[in-house]
Amino acid sequence: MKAVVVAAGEGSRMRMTAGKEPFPKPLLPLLGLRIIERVFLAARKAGIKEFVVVIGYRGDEIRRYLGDGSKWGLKIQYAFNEHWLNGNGYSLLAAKPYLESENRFLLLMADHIFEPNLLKHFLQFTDDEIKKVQSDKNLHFLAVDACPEKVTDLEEATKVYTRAGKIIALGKEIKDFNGVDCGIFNFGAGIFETVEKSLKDSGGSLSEALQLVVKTGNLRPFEFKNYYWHDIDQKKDLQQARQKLLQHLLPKKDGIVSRYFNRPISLTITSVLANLSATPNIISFFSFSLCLLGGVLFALGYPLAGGLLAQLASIIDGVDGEIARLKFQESLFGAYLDSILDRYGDAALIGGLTAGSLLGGASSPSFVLIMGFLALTASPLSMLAKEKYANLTGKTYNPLELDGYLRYFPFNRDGRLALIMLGGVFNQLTATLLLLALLTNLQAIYRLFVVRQNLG
Ligand SMILES: O=P(O)(O)O[C@H]1[C@@H](O)[C@@H](OP(=O)(O)O[C@@H]2[C@@H](O)[C@H](O)[C@@H](O)[C@H](O)[C@@H]2O)[C@H](O)[C@@H](O)[C@@H]1O
Ligand SMILES: Nc1ccn([C@@H]2O[C@H](COP(=O)(O)O)[C@@H](O)[C@H]2O)c(=O)n1
Repeated sequence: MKAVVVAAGEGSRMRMTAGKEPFPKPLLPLLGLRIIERVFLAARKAGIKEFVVVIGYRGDEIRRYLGDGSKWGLKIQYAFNEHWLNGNGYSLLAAKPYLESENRFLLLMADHIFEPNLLKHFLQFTDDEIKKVQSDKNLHFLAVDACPEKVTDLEEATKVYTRAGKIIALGKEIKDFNGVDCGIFNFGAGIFETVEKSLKDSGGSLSEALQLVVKTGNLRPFEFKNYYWHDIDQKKDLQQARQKLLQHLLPKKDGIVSRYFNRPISLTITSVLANLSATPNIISFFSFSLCLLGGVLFALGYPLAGGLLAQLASIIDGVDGEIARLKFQESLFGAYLDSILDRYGDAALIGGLTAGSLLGGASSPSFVLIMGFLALTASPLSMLAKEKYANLTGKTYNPLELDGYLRYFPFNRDGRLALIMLGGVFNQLTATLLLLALLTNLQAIYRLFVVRQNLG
Protein backbone atom coordinates (compact mmCIF):
# COMPACT_ATOMS: atom_id res chain seq x y z
CA MET A 1 0.00 0.00 0.00
CA LYS A 2 1.23 3.51 -0.81
CA ALA A 3 1.14 6.41 1.62
CA VAL A 4 0.57 10.05 0.68
CA VAL A 5 2.46 12.40 3.01
CA VAL A 6 1.17 15.99 3.00
CA ALA A 7 4.18 18.32 3.31
CA ALA A 8 2.95 21.31 1.29
CA GLY A 9 1.98 23.86 3.95
CA GLU A 10 4.03 26.83 5.16
CA GLY A 11 3.78 25.88 8.82
CA SER A 12 3.56 29.58 9.69
CA ARG A 13 2.60 28.87 13.32
CA MET A 14 6.05 27.31 13.82
CA ARG A 15 7.69 30.69 13.33
CA MET A 16 10.88 30.48 15.43
CA THR A 17 12.92 33.39 14.08
CA ALA A 18 12.21 36.87 12.80
CA GLY A 19 13.72 36.15 9.40
CA LYS A 20 13.50 33.15 7.07
CA GLU A 21 13.32 29.86 8.99
CA PRO A 22 16.42 27.65 8.57
CA PHE A 23 14.24 24.75 7.46
CA PRO A 24 10.68 24.22 6.27
CA LYS A 25 8.76 22.59 9.13
CA PRO A 26 8.94 18.96 7.88
CA LEU A 27 12.74 19.23 7.92
CA LEU A 28 12.99 20.55 11.47
CA PRO A 29 15.31 18.35 13.57
CA LEU A 30 13.71 16.33 16.37
CA LEU A 31 16.08 14.18 18.47
CA GLY A 32 18.49 13.32 15.68
CA LEU A 33 15.98 12.89 12.84
CA ARG A 34 13.94 15.39 10.81
CA ILE A 35 10.23 15.41 11.63
CA ILE A 36 9.22 13.99 8.25
CA GLU A 37 11.92 11.31 8.57
CA ARG A 38 10.19 10.12 11.72
CA VAL A 39 6.93 9.81 9.77
CA PHE A 40 8.63 7.72 7.06
CA LEU A 41 10.52 5.47 9.50
CA ALA A 42 7.47 4.88 11.68
CA ALA A 43 5.45 4.00 8.57
CA ARG A 44 8.30 1.79 7.31
CA LYS A 45 8.22 -0.10 10.62
CA ALA A 46 4.49 -0.67 9.97
CA GLY A 47 5.31 -2.12 6.55
CA ILE A 48 4.85 0.90 4.25
CA LYS A 49 7.69 1.35 1.73
CA GLU A 50 6.20 3.56 -1.04
CA PHE A 51 5.34 7.22 -0.52
CA VAL A 52 3.98 10.13 -2.49
CA VAL A 53 5.13 13.34 -0.82
CA VAL A 54 2.98 16.36 -1.67
CA ILE A 55 5.18 19.44 -1.61
CA GLY A 56 4.46 23.13 -1.95
CA TYR A 57 6.07 25.70 0.33
CA ARG A 58 9.90 25.34 0.01
CA GLY A 59 9.21 22.00 -1.64
CA ASP A 60 12.55 21.91 -3.43
CA GLU A 61 14.40 21.84 -0.10
CA ILE A 62 12.26 18.93 1.07
CA ARG A 63 12.80 17.09 -2.20
CA ARG A 64 16.59 17.69 -2.08
CA TYR A 65 16.82 16.36 1.46
CA LEU A 66 14.65 13.26 0.97
CA GLY A 67 15.78 12.34 -2.55
CA ASP A 68 14.22 9.14 -3.90
CA GLY A 69 14.03 7.60 -0.43
CA SER A 70 16.59 4.89 -1.21
CA LYS A 71 18.77 5.85 1.77
CA TRP A 72 15.98 4.47 3.96
CA GLY A 73 15.10 1.62 1.60
CA LEU A 74 11.98 3.50 0.52
CA LYS A 75 10.54 4.73 -2.77
CA ILE A 76 9.48 8.38 -2.70
CA GLN A 77 7.66 10.19 -5.48
CA TYR A 78 6.75 13.89 -5.38
CA ALA A 79 3.56 15.73 -6.29
CA PHE A 80 3.51 19.54 -6.38
CA ASN A 81 0.49 21.30 -4.91
CA GLU A 82 0.35 24.77 -6.48
CA HIS A 83 -2.53 25.68 -4.14
CA TRP A 84 -0.40 24.99 -1.05
CA LEU A 85 -1.82 28.08 0.64
CA ASN A 86 -5.20 26.35 0.67
CA GLY A 87 -6.35 23.18 2.46
CA ASN A 88 -5.14 19.59 2.39
CA GLY A 89 -7.88 18.72 -0.09
CA TYR A 90 -5.78 20.26 -2.85
CA SER A 91 -2.76 18.29 -1.64
CA LEU A 92 -4.74 15.07 -1.82
CA LEU A 93 -5.80 15.83 -5.38
CA ALA A 94 -2.22 16.70 -6.36
CA ALA A 95 -1.26 13.12 -5.44
CA LYS A 96 -4.03 11.55 -7.53
CA PRO A 97 -1.91 10.94 -10.69
CA TYR A 98 0.49 8.79 -8.61
CA LEU A 99 -2.31 6.64 -7.21
CA GLU A 100 -4.20 5.68 -10.36
CA SER A 101 -3.40 1.98 -9.88
CA GLU A 102 -4.18 1.97 -6.16
CA ASN A 103 -7.54 0.73 -4.77
CA ARG A 104 -6.59 2.16 -1.40
CA PHE A 105 -3.88 4.34 0.08
CA LEU A 106 -2.86 5.94 3.36
CA LEU A 107 -2.82 9.64 4.03
CA LEU A 108 -0.31 10.86 6.62
CA MET A 109 0.69 14.33 7.79
CA ALA A 110 4.34 15.39 7.51
CA ASP A 111 4.09 17.09 10.92
CA HIS A 112 2.29 14.33 12.85
CA ILE A 113 4.74 11.90 14.48
CA PHE A 114 3.26 8.64 15.68
CA GLU A 115 4.14 5.32 17.26
CA PRO A 116 4.74 2.58 14.63
CA ASN A 117 2.36 0.19 16.39
CA LEU A 118 -0.44 2.74 16.01
CA LEU A 119 -0.17 2.49 12.22
CA LYS A 120 0.47 -1.27 12.32
CA HIS A 121 -2.72 -1.93 14.28
CA PHE A 122 -4.66 0.65 12.23
CA LEU A 123 -3.75 -1.31 9.08
CA GLN A 124 -4.77 -4.61 10.71
CA PHE A 125 -8.10 -3.06 11.70
CA THR A 126 -8.81 -1.64 8.24
CA ASP A 127 -7.82 -4.91 6.53
CA ASP A 128 -10.28 -6.79 8.74
CA GLU A 129 -13.05 -4.28 8.09
CA ILE A 130 -12.50 -4.22 4.33
CA LYS A 131 -12.85 -8.01 4.18
CA LYS A 132 -16.44 -7.60 5.40
CA VAL A 133 -17.64 -5.52 2.43
CA GLN A 134 -18.09 -6.16 -1.27
CA SER A 135 -16.72 -2.84 -2.50
CA ASP A 136 -14.49 -0.61 -0.43
CA LYS A 137 -13.89 2.16 -2.97
CA ASN A 138 -15.97 4.60 -0.93
CA LEU A 139 -15.17 3.17 2.50
CA HIS A 140 -12.67 5.27 4.38
CA PHE A 141 -11.02 5.01 7.79
CA LEU A 142 -9.53 7.47 10.26
CA ALA A 143 -7.42 6.67 13.32
CA VAL A 144 -9.12 8.40 16.24
CA ASP A 145 -7.49 9.10 19.59
CA ALA A 146 -10.24 8.09 22.02
CA CYS A 147 -8.57 9.99 24.87
CA PRO A 148 -9.13 13.64 23.84
CA GLU A 149 -8.22 14.72 27.37
CA LYS A 150 -4.64 13.66 26.66
CA VAL A 151 -4.35 15.77 23.49
CA THR A 152 -2.26 18.84 24.32
CA ASP A 153 -3.68 21.42 21.89
CA LEU A 154 -7.33 20.33 21.84
CA GLU A 155 -8.54 23.72 20.63
CA GLU A 156 -6.54 23.39 17.40
CA ALA A 157 -7.28 19.67 16.95
CA THR A 158 -9.91 18.25 14.61
CA LYS A 159 -12.45 16.71 16.96
CA VAL A 160 -14.47 13.59 16.16
CA TYR A 161 -17.74 12.20 17.47
CA THR A 162 -18.12 8.44 16.97
CA ARG A 163 -21.09 6.19 17.66
CA ALA A 164 -21.64 2.48 16.91
CA GLY A 165 -18.46 2.20 14.88
CA LYS A 166 -19.14 5.21 12.68
CA ILE A 167 -17.95 8.81 12.66
CA ILE A 168 -21.03 10.95 13.21
CA ALA A 169 -19.33 14.36 13.29
CA LEU A 170 -15.88 15.75 12.52
CA GLY A 171 -14.46 19.24 12.75
CA LYS A 172 -12.44 21.72 14.81
CA GLU A 173 -15.54 23.51 16.07
CA ILE A 174 -17.82 20.60 17.08
CA LYS A 175 -18.82 20.75 20.75
CA ASP A 176 -19.82 17.13 21.31
CA PHE A 177 -16.84 14.89 20.66
CA ASN A 178 -15.31 11.72 22.06
CA GLY A 179 -12.16 11.54 20.00
CA VAL A 180 -9.52 13.44 18.04
CA ASP A 181 -8.40 13.00 14.43
CA CYS A 182 -4.70 12.00 14.62
CA GLY A 183 -4.04 12.56 10.92
CA ILE A 184 -3.80 8.92 9.80
CA PHE A 185 -6.31 7.96 7.08
CA ASN A 186 -6.90 4.88 4.97
CA PHE A 187 -8.79 6.06 1.87
CA GLY A 188 -10.58 4.15 -0.88
CA ALA A 189 -9.97 5.42 -4.41
CA GLY A 190 -13.41 7.03 -4.37
CA ILE A 191 -12.17 9.80 -2.06
CA PHE A 192 -10.88 11.82 -5.02
CA GLU A 193 -14.35 12.20 -6.51
CA THR A 194 -15.69 13.28 -3.12
CA VAL A 195 -12.96 15.90 -2.66
CA GLU A 196 -13.38 17.21 -6.22
CA LYS A 197 -17.13 17.56 -5.65
CA SER A 198 -16.63 19.55 -2.46
CA LEU A 199 -13.80 21.85 -3.60
CA LYS A 200 -15.86 24.91 -4.48
CA ASP A 201 -17.76 24.77 -1.14
CA SER A 202 -14.89 23.58 1.02
CA GLY A 203 -12.13 25.89 -0.22
CA GLY A 204 -9.85 22.87 -0.32
CA SER A 205 -10.31 21.85 3.31
CA LEU A 206 -10.06 18.06 3.66
CA SER A 207 -12.13 18.09 6.85
CA GLU A 208 -14.86 19.94 4.97
CA ALA A 209 -14.72 17.43 2.13
CA LEU A 210 -14.99 14.59 4.64
CA GLN A 211 -18.31 15.97 5.86
CA LEU A 212 -19.80 14.44 2.68
CA VAL A 213 -18.32 11.05 3.64
CA VAL A 214 -19.52 11.41 7.24
CA LYS A 215 -23.07 11.95 5.95
CA THR A 216 -22.93 8.61 4.09
CA GLY A 217 -21.64 6.84 7.21
CA ASN A 218 -18.59 5.68 5.26
CA LEU A 219 -15.92 7.27 7.43
CA ARG A 220 -15.14 4.61 10.02
CA PRO A 221 -13.00 5.20 13.17
CA PHE A 222 -10.12 3.09 14.42
CA GLU A 223 -10.40 4.18 18.05
CA PHE A 224 -7.24 3.84 20.12
CA LYS A 225 -6.14 4.93 23.60
CA ASN A 226 -2.57 3.93 24.35
CA TYR A 227 -0.47 4.90 21.37
CA TYR A 228 1.45 8.14 21.20
CA TRP A 229 1.22 10.65 18.39
CA HIS A 230 1.83 14.40 18.26
CA ASP A 231 0.83 17.17 15.91
CA ILE A 232 3.78 19.55 15.64
CA ASP A 233 2.27 22.92 14.75
CA GLN A 234 4.05 25.37 17.02
CA LYS A 235 7.39 25.65 18.80
CA LYS A 236 5.91 24.30 22.08
CA ASP A 237 4.73 21.22 20.19
CA LEU A 238 8.35 20.42 19.30
CA GLN A 239 9.31 20.31 23.01
CA GLN A 240 6.24 18.26 23.86
CA ALA A 241 6.96 15.82 21.03
CA ARG A 242 10.55 15.50 22.29
CA GLN A 243 9.38 14.64 25.79
CA LYS A 244 6.81 12.17 24.44
CA LEU A 245 9.44 10.42 22.29
CA LEU A 246 11.89 10.12 25.20
CA GLN A 247 9.29 8.81 27.64
CA HIS A 248 8.23 6.11 25.18
CA LEU A 249 11.77 4.72 25.04
CA LEU A 250 11.41 2.93 28.39
CA PRO A 251 11.02 -0.83 28.00
CA LYS A 252 8.47 -2.62 30.19
CA LYS A 253 11.07 -5.13 31.42
CA ASP A 254 13.11 -2.64 33.45
CA GLY A 255 14.10 -3.54 37.00
CA ILE A 256 13.78 -1.10 39.90
CA VAL A 257 17.35 0.25 39.71
CA SER A 258 17.07 0.68 35.95
CA ARG A 259 13.66 2.34 36.05
CA TYR A 260 14.20 4.75 38.95
CA PHE A 261 17.94 5.44 38.88
CA ASN A 262 19.52 4.54 35.55
CA ARG A 263 16.85 5.66 33.08
CA PRO A 264 16.54 9.32 34.21
CA ILE A 265 20.28 9.61 33.56
CA SER A 266 20.41 7.47 30.42
CA LEU A 267 17.51 9.38 28.82
CA THR A 268 19.41 12.64 29.36
CA ILE A 269 22.50 11.15 27.74
CA THR A 270 20.36 9.77 24.90
CA SER A 271 18.77 13.17 24.23
CA VAL A 272 22.27 14.55 23.61
CA LEU A 273 23.73 11.53 21.79
CA ALA A 274 20.68 11.46 19.48
CA ASN A 275 22.12 14.44 17.61
CA LEU A 276 25.46 12.69 17.11
CA SER A 277 26.32 9.71 14.95
CA ALA A 278 26.97 7.19 17.75
CA THR A 279 25.26 3.94 16.75
CA PRO A 280 23.67 1.51 19.25
CA ASN A 281 26.42 -1.05 18.61
CA ILE A 282 29.17 1.48 19.32
CA ILE A 283 27.41 2.39 22.56
CA SER A 284 27.09 -1.30 23.49
CA PHE A 285 30.83 -1.72 23.01
CA PHE A 286 31.46 1.41 25.06
CA SER A 287 29.34 0.02 27.91
CA PHE A 288 31.34 -3.23 27.75
CA SER A 289 34.65 -1.34 27.76
CA LEU A 290 33.57 0.45 30.93
CA CYS A 291 32.96 -2.95 32.56
CA LEU A 292 36.39 -4.12 31.40
CA LEU A 293 38.08 -1.02 32.81
CA GLY A 294 36.09 -1.36 36.02
CA GLY A 295 37.24 -4.96 36.42
CA VAL A 296 40.85 -3.95 35.89
CA LEU A 297 40.56 -1.16 38.47
CA PHE A 298 39.04 -3.57 41.00
CA ALA A 299 41.98 -5.94 40.42
CA LEU A 300 44.53 -3.14 40.75
CA GLY A 301 43.11 -2.01 44.08
CA TYR A 302 40.90 0.94 43.05
CA PRO A 303 37.49 -0.32 44.26
CA LEU A 304 35.80 3.11 44.30
CA ALA A 305 36.68 3.80 40.66
CA GLY A 306 35.80 0.23 39.73
CA GLY A 307 32.40 0.49 41.42
CA LEU A 308 31.52 3.83 39.84
CA LEU A 309 32.51 2.55 36.40
CA ALA A 310 30.28 -0.51 36.89
CA GLN A 311 27.30 1.76 37.55
CA LEU A 312 28.16 4.01 34.60
CA ALA A 313 28.38 0.93 32.38
CA SER A 314 24.92 -0.07 33.59
CA ILE A 315 23.49 3.34 32.70
CA ILE A 316 25.16 3.38 29.28
CA ASP A 317 23.83 -0.14 28.68
CA GLY A 318 20.39 1.46 28.66
CA VAL A 319 21.44 4.19 26.23
CA ASP A 320 22.20 1.74 23.40
CA GLY A 321 18.62 0.49 23.37
CA GLU A 322 17.18 3.97 23.78
CA ILE A 323 19.12 5.28 20.79
CA ALA A 324 18.14 2.17 18.82
CA ARG A 325 14.44 2.77 19.47
CA LEU A 326 14.63 6.56 19.14
CA LYS A 327 16.37 6.53 15.74
CA PHE A 328 14.78 3.37 14.33
CA GLN A 329 18.18 1.61 14.50
CA GLU A 330 17.08 -1.51 16.34
CA SER A 331 18.60 -4.68 14.91
CA LEU A 332 18.54 -8.38 15.76
CA PHE A 333 22.33 -8.42 15.68
CA GLY A 334 22.41 -5.44 18.02
CA ALA A 335 20.12 -7.18 20.50
CA TYR A 336 22.38 -10.25 20.33
CA LEU A 337 25.58 -8.22 20.63
CA ASP A 338 24.17 -6.25 23.57
CA SER A 339 23.37 -9.43 25.48
CA ILE A 340 26.68 -11.16 24.75
CA LEU A 341 28.73 -8.10 25.66
CA ASP A 342 26.76 -7.85 28.91
CA ARG A 343 27.86 -11.36 29.80
CA TYR A 344 31.50 -10.56 29.13
CA GLY A 345 31.10 -7.31 31.03
CA ASP A 346 29.72 -9.16 34.05
CA ALA A 347 32.60 -11.63 33.85
CA ALA A 348 35.17 -8.81 33.73
CA LEU A 349 33.69 -7.22 36.84
CA ILE A 350 33.37 -10.48 38.79
CA GLY A 351 36.90 -11.43 37.74
CA GLY A 352 38.14 -8.02 38.86
CA LEU A 353 36.34 -8.30 42.22
CA THR A 354 37.86 -11.74 42.78
CA ALA A 355 41.38 -10.63 41.83
CA GLY A 356 41.05 -7.43 43.86
CA SER A 357 39.92 -9.36 46.92
CA LEU A 358 42.74 -11.91 46.62
CA LEU A 359 45.43 -9.31 45.88
CA GLY A 360 44.01 -7.18 48.65
CA GLY A 361 44.93 -9.92 51.12
CA ALA A 362 41.59 -11.66 51.71
CA SER A 363 41.70 -13.74 54.89
CA SER A 364 40.33 -16.83 53.10
CA PRO A 365 41.50 -17.02 49.45
CA SER A 366 39.71 -20.33 48.90
CA PHE A 367 36.40 -18.78 50.04
CA VAL A 368 36.95 -15.87 47.62
CA LEU A 369 37.72 -18.25 44.77
CA ILE A 370 34.60 -20.32 45.46
CA MET A 371 32.38 -17.23 45.65
CA GLY A 372 33.93 -15.85 42.48
CA PHE A 373 33.39 -19.15 40.71
CA LEU A 374 29.74 -19.39 41.83
CA ALA A 375 29.01 -15.78 40.85
CA LEU A 376 30.75 -16.19 37.49
CA THR A 377 28.85 -19.40 36.77
CA ALA A 378 25.40 -18.15 37.72
CA SER A 379 25.58 -14.59 36.40
CA PRO A 380 24.74 -15.56 32.77
CA LEU A 381 21.96 -17.88 33.98
CA SER A 382 19.56 -14.94 34.32
CA MET A 383 19.64 -14.29 30.60
CA LEU A 384 19.86 -18.00 29.79
CA ALA A 385 16.75 -18.78 31.83
CA LYS A 386 14.75 -16.03 30.13
CA GLU A 387 15.90 -16.94 26.63
CA LYS A 388 15.29 -20.69 27.18
CA TYR A 389 11.81 -19.95 28.55
CA ALA A 390 11.06 -17.79 25.51
CA ASN A 391 12.42 -20.50 23.22
CA LEU A 392 10.28 -23.22 24.82
CA THR A 393 7.07 -21.24 25.27
CA GLY A 394 7.26 -18.60 22.54
CA LYS A 395 6.51 -16.06 25.28
CA THR A 396 8.82 -13.35 26.63
CA TYR A 397 9.97 -13.95 30.19
CA ASN A 398 9.09 -10.70 31.94
CA PRO A 399 10.78 -10.72 35.37
CA LEU A 400 8.28 -8.17 36.62
CA GLU A 401 5.48 -10.68 36.00
CA LEU A 402 7.09 -14.04 36.68
CA ASP A 403 9.74 -13.38 39.34
CA GLY A 404 7.19 -12.64 42.06
CA TYR A 405 8.70 -10.87 45.06
CA LEU A 406 12.20 -11.53 43.69
CA ARG A 407 11.58 -8.67 41.27
CA TYR A 408 12.19 -6.32 44.22
CA PHE A 409 15.68 -7.77 44.74
CA PRO A 410 18.83 -7.00 42.71
CA PHE A 411 18.76 -10.22 40.67
CA ASN A 412 18.72 -8.77 37.17
CA ARG A 413 21.70 -7.03 35.69
CA ASP A 414 20.72 -3.53 36.76
CA GLY A 415 20.49 -4.72 40.35
CA ARG A 416 23.69 -6.76 40.21
CA LEU A 417 25.73 -3.87 38.82
CA ALA A 418 24.32 -1.57 41.49
CA LEU A 419 25.47 -4.11 44.07
CA ILE A 420 28.94 -4.13 42.52
CA MET A 421 28.96 -0.34 42.59
CA LEU A 422 28.14 -0.35 46.33
CA GLY A 423 30.76 -3.03 46.94
CA GLY A 424 33.32 -0.79 45.30
CA VAL A 425 32.23 2.39 47.08
CA PHE A 426 32.35 0.67 50.50
CA ASN A 427 35.37 -1.45 49.55
CA GLN A 428 33.65 -4.71 50.47
CA LEU A 429 34.79 -6.91 47.61
CA THR A 430 34.47 -10.31 49.29
CA ALA A 431 31.03 -9.50 50.70
CA THR A 432 29.95 -8.36 47.23
CA LEU A 433 31.12 -11.63 45.70
CA LEU A 434 29.24 -13.56 48.39
CA LEU A 435 26.03 -11.63 47.71
CA LEU A 436 26.38 -12.02 43.94
CA ALA A 437 26.98 -15.75 44.29
CA LEU A 438 23.97 -16.14 46.57
CA LEU A 439 21.61 -13.92 44.53
CA THR A 440 22.43 -15.32 41.09
CA ASN A 441 22.24 -18.95 42.20
CA LEU A 442 19.08 -18.34 44.25
CA GLN A 443 17.53 -16.69 41.20
CA ALA A 444 18.51 -19.63 38.98
CA ILE A 445 16.98 -22.14 41.43
CA TYR A 446 13.85 -19.99 41.96
CA ARG A 447 13.31 -19.69 38.22
CA LEU A 448 13.48 -23.48 37.92
CA PHE A 449 10.24 -23.58 39.92
CA VAL A 450 8.76 -20.61 38.04
CA VAL A 451 9.44 -22.25 34.69
CA ARG A 452 8.19 -25.65 35.91
CA GLN A 453 4.98 -24.00 37.06
CA ASN A 454 4.52 -22.16 33.75
CA LEU A 455 5.56 -25.03 31.47
CA GLY A 456 3.23 -27.49 33.11
O1 LIG B 1 21.12 -10.61 33.78
P1 LIG B 1 19.94 -10.07 33.00
O2 LIG B 1 19.32 -8.85 33.62
O3 LIG B 1 18.94 -11.12 32.72
O4 LIG B 1 20.58 -9.64 31.58
C1 LIG B 1 19.72 -9.04 30.63
C2 LIG B 1 20.46 -7.83 30.10
O5 LIG B 1 21.72 -8.22 29.60
C3 LIG B 1 19.65 -7.22 28.97
O6 LIG B 1 20.37 -6.16 28.41
P2 LIG B 1 19.75 -4.69 28.47
O7 LIG B 1 20.69 -3.76 27.79
O8 LIG B 1 18.35 -4.75 28.00
O9 LIG B 1 19.73 -4.42 30.08
C4 LIG B 1 20.24 -3.23 30.60
C5 LIG B 1 20.93 -3.56 31.90
O10 LIG B 1 22.06 -4.34 31.57
C6 LIG B 1 21.38 -2.28 32.58
O11 LIG B 1 21.97 -2.59 33.80
C7 LIG B 1 20.18 -1.38 32.81
O12 LIG B 1 20.60 -0.17 33.43
C8 LIG B 1 19.54 -1.04 31.50
O13 LIG B 1 18.42 -0.20 31.73
C9 LIG B 1 19.07 -2.28 30.79
O14 LIG B 1 18.07 -2.90 31.55
C10 LIG B 1 19.43 -8.19 27.85
O15 LIG B 1 18.63 -7.55 26.86
C11 LIG B 1 18.70 -9.42 28.37
O16 LIG B 1 18.63 -10.35 27.30
C12 LIG B 1 19.48 -10.06 29.52
O17 LIG B 1 18.70 -11.12 30.07
N1 LIG C 1 23.45 -2.43 20.02
C1 LIG C 1 22.14 -2.53 20.30
C2 LIG C 1 21.70 -2.51 21.65
C3 LIG C 1 20.35 -2.63 21.90
N2 LIG C 1 19.49 -2.76 20.86
C4 LIG C 1 18.04 -2.87 21.12
O1 LIG C 1 17.73 -2.41 22.43
C5 LIG C 1 17.26 -3.50 23.25
C6 LIG C 1 17.85 -3.35 24.64
O2 LIG C 1 17.29 -2.14 25.14
P1 LIG C 1 17.84 -1.51 26.53
O3 LIG C 1 17.17 -0.18 26.65
O4 LIG C 1 17.41 -2.45 27.62
O5 LIG C 1 19.34 -1.44 26.41
C7 LIG C 1 17.74 -4.75 22.54
O6 LIG C 1 16.95 -5.85 22.86
C8 LIG C 1 17.60 -4.34 21.08
O7 LIG C 1 16.26 -4.40 20.68
C9 LIG C 1 19.92 -2.78 19.55
O8 LIG C 1 19.10 -2.93 18.60
N3 LIG C 1 21.26 -2.67 19.28
